[in-house]
Amino acid sequence: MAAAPQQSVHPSLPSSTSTLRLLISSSPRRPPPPPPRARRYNRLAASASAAREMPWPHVLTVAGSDSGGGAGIQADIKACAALGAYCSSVVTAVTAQNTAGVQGIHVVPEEFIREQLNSVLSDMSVDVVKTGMLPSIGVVRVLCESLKKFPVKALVVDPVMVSTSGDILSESSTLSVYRDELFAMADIVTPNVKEASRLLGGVSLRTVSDMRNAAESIYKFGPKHVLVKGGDMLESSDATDVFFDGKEFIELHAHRIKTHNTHGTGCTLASCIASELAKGATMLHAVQVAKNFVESALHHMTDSGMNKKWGRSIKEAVQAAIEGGATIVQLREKDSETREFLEAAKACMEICKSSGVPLLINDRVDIALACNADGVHVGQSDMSAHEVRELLGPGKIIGVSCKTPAQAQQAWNDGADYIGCGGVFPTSTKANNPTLGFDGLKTVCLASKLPVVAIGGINASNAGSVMELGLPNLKGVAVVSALFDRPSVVAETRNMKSILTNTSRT
Ligand SMILES: Cc1ncc(COP(=O)(O)OP(=O)(O)O)c(N)n1
Ligand SMILES: Cc1ncsc1CCOP(=O)(O)O
Ligand SMILES: [Mg+2]
Repeated sequence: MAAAPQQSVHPSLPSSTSTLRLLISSSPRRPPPPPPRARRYNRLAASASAAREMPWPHVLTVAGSDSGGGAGIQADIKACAALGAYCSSVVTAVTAQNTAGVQGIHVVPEEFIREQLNSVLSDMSVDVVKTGMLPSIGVVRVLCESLKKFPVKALVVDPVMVSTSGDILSESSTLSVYRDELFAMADIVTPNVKEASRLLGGVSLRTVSDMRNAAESIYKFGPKHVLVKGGDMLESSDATDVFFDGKEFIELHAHRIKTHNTHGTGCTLASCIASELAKGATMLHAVQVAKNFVESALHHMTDSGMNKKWGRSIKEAVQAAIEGGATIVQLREKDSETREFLEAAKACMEICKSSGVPLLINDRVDIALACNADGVHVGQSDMSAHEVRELLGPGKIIGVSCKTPAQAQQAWNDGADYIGCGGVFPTSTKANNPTLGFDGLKTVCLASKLPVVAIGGINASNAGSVMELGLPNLKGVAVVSALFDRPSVVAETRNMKSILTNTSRT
């Protein structure tokens, strides 16, 4: 790999449905530091026997296994771990699936699901139960019985029925027990619009007002709160979720970017809500933190020069970035020959695809087309976003570097999905790049109609202060050297990710 840098941004993540939201936590409010028990959990997580004695936040997920690792139990465990909660699991079904869809489902016998529930609930102090795939009426009933026998602090029900790929995960006959038995015990139910529609006998949900009506109707089944997730409403230009607590409706807005990498976002959201509740958060705060987490993206821009210096290949760097929590990777190879660049792009594409992380290519539309990347990032001296859009088509992500309001307006006119704005701080990764400072960033954010990712000299010491500016449209940060010019990409990425996750949005 020739010398070139690896960069990581913080723009967006797959939203709750078929969109990618270029968002990172951006409110000036920082949530309270993790409770001491969460830190103890980190040290002791490997010891299951310690779970009984240690009062760390504990989420039990009752869900299906996803062999592809993007959704189900696997997504739940990752989300809980990222938010500092211990996650035990009761497997309801084993699925054979990948990014293309579900190839097979093996349902675990009801009595064995009961046994798993008994094992965990009778011994370990579970704070919150979160449900995912409950394949049959019998399974829902077993769960209800166990919860009556072993009450927990809160129950989060994600009424998973059909996978993103359209495969049926729960018999339609379960609808009635969901509504009549499980919902009455739930502290929150989190259907997407398709699930809400099925739960309500097939009503059409096309507008936010329809979502509000649906939330109210589902509330009548007995849960204490309802979150109807609007990411599936593709006609809408942004993705709005509706939260209802029985009295008040709260609309939670987010920009959307077209992407197919949405597999597992519903599981992640529900698990994040469960983790926050386990830590003692109020329901609305838990939902907000969860949304921030799902919308956050760690956009890693690779730099072969830095990787070479630290003795790692581009593939190792990308793998590490994803392991650390990167939600977008940008391949930025300034000095590679075309063939070498394409080879690296194809290898990275494989890793990114299997992890559900979008891969963008910097500057080179030809490389993006050749490896079927998820998008392209262009600057002011590269091909225009309009031309890139013509070449890539409507489904891909396009980012544009902008330093002025006029450039931000042009990016919008050209059909871009997000803008990168910087350098916010001085950087040595990009030569002759003027520093805009907070004022320049603010001017662009205020003018932008697109989500903004701040870039340039951003590191673990200043990322929080950037996001805490609370600027409109500022959805994340892009980082190169703070992650890749370091001995451990995983550790730095994790740290950066937690800084961004903890900087909550207004
Ligand atoms: C997210 C993001 N923002 C800005 C840039 C810089 O793009 P550009 O101005 O074209 O400079 P190069 O990266 O090509 O040197 C980016 N790549 N990503
Ligand atoms: C590519 C680019 N565009 C604007 S600043 C920059 C470099 C960011 O790198 P670093 O995070 O190391 O400052
Ligand atoms: Mg460029």
